[in-house]
Amino acid sequence: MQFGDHFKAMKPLDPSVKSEACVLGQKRKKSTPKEAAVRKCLILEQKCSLPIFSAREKLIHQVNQNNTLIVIGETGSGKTTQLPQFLYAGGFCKAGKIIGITQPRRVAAVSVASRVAEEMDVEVGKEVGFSIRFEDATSSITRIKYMTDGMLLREALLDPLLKKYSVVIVDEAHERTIHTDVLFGLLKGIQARRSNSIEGKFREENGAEWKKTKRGDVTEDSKRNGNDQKAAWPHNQKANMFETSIEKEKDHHANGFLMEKSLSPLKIVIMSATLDAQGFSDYFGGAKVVYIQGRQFPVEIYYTYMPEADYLDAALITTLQVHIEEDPGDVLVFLTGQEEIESMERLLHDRISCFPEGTAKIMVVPIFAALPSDQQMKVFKAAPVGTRKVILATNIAETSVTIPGIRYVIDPGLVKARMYNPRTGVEALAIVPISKAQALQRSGRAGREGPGKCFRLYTEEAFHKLDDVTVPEIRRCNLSSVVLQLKALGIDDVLGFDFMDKPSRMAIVKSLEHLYTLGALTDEGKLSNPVGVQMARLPLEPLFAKAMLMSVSFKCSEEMLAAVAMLSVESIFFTPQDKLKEVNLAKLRFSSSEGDHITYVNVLCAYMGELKKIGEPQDKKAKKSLQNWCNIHFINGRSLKRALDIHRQIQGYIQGIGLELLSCGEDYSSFRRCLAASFFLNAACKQPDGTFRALASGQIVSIHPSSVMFGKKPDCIIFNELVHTNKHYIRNVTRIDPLWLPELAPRFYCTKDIQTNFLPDSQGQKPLQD
Ligand SMILES: Nc1ncnc2c1ncn2[C@@H]1O[C@H](COP(=O)(O)OP(=O)(O)OP(=O)(O)O)[C@@H](O)[C@H]1O
Repeated sequence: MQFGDHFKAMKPLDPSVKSEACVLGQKRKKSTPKEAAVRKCLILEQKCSLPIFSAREKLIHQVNQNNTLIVIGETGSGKTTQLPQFLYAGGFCKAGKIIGITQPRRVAAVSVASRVAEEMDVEVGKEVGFSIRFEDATSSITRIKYMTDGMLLREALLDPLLKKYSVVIVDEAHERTIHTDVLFGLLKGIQARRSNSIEGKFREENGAEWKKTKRGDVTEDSKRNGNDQKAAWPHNQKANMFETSIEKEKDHHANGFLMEKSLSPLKIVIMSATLDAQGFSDYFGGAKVVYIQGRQFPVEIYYTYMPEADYLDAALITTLQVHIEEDPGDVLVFLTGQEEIESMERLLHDRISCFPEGTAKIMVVPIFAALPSDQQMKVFKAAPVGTRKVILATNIAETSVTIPGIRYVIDPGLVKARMYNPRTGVEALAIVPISKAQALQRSGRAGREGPGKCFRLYTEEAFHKLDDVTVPEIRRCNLSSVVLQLKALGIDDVLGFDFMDKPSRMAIVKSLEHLYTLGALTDEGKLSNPVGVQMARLPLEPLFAKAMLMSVSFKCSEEMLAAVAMLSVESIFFTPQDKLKEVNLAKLRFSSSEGDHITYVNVLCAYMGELKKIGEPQDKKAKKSLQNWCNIHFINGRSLKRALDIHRQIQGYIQGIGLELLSCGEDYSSFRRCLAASFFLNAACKQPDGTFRALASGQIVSIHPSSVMFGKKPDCIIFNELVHTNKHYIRNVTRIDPLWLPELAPRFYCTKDIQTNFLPDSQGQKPLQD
């Protein structure tokens, strides 16, 4: 495609809703008292102009009247920022209760909390706060709390009735993340339990109202002292709720009854712009649905006439054309992952450097999940006057966030999604088309402060062929992590859990088997103690959590901690295509002939060494010298910063559960043995043609070119990631001795099979499963 052609090849679609244009919401900056007063007025004016504003009283009334409410309103109508404030003003935080709002993503939780704090004229962490994995900005006076859905699930481990909360708002419910889906079932249960279950009220001396239930059984007034009392925890999960929760309810009466303070009912609000209202209402027992009419500003939608062969090239050219031809306003480009974003960032910088003198400047800002929070927040900073900000984002900027200044959205219509095949037990990342609901959310990022435009890099016909809504993550992911959490919540009958969309029986059974193999479950299918309990406490995938626990007995927990932190981020090295030789030379300094895991440990150690030299706090000069060090070694400084962050956090958790941090020193064989013992399900053996066969699934895989093992031919390896592109690639690979497998995972491998398969002339076609 030639520069200049692309834009004209697009067909505008009439915006369906029109409204007055106005420019609001100037960027936040340190201001004089006068400026602050003006900004306050602007914010107030902006709040009052939101479509939700006129529905304020009605919404408070509806939440009062209904225990569950479904709220649907256009993107940008004010749901996320305003409804919690209405409920706060409407008395839902009396007696110290909290309004919790869940978001599928960290960045939304942090940025919306900051906006609402500004609107309420308070500091973040005071009346308005947020809680995300590895970061908590709340205090005893926090009443409006934004958090990721995963964090609320973790809170339920410690507070099974979510007693602090008067209202839980599940925002962006259409996203159907795995955590959101579990929350639906959990909240329903908590609501029922808080509303109906408890009888036998009596007053304690201090005047507090108490109710009593026999742990795990139905209670009836007439059987206060009886043995057959039950709590109304639905779906047969009541008993274990208390038996296996990591931290049990504190208030136990002498006669063995669990005492619960009288609780107000839990209000649940489900919110989205694009939701199957009927389906949700049915699931929540005929819950009332309210619609917020109107949107703030129109967004013009453009489609291409023809399908684009290369969406990255199309995105690059459209960005440049918007810059050259369109009015001022920032641009948001949706891409599928960190690598794509970083390569586009470089391409854009190359192109910008060729701009003729006098062309307006572009400031490129990336945002993706693996970026440290402080760097993610950079997208919210205004560009200097006369400069256009171009944000390169994954779908983490798709919902909830308002990025000030965005007027143009470029949407190639693709997303990187996790896909799980329960038959083979293999989970892989694949780039797939988005749903119509996602396309709508993406276009909704423009038109929040004024009219906007969205350029969809696909045809209108292709748009109509998209699925209406995204397939719930729970139907396409490995469920081990969720099943472990449900078990930790005392919900043992996972197959009977009240999922909105039930995952396949096979997927649940596979994950139960997986957790059992990892030692997290007992023969009876209950959470094992201490292994299962400790695994559930670590905020890691079960496989990594188990690896961490095992590394203590292999005396290599320091190395495993470093490896797990590094495996939590993407793209440790960056590889400019014109500098391949230099990159390979630089990598030599860290690379281990044994594989990527030890290489990562070496990189993190070297980075920590550099940090130590520089010392903290770092000034500008120190930061620059660290960046130079990263550049010289072709190391992605952003990824390393995040890895270090995660390293510190996990270290805290490990110490919290009393595990020792031990180093294996220079001899990495115990570390490799620990990797084999932990990731034996991801073992692969060499085939005569040089490819590898994954032993558990029988799938043929190739080592990814980014691995230090690429081009090498070890007999047996373990790997951590499978990526589908034109081939099945494995990444994060380490060489192991095949005989370690039957030794370290005897329930899964037998020595005879391994010996047969590893004879030098073996064809190795047979899966090695017992
Ligand atoms: N950080 C911000 N800076 C400037 N304006 C903002 C900011 N956050 C929100 N707004 C304004 O408030 C409006 C409402 O935002 P809000 O997130 O509450 O809408 P929403 O209905 O929840 O949208 P969505 O469904 O897209 O999440 C935005 O359209 C924008 O005008």
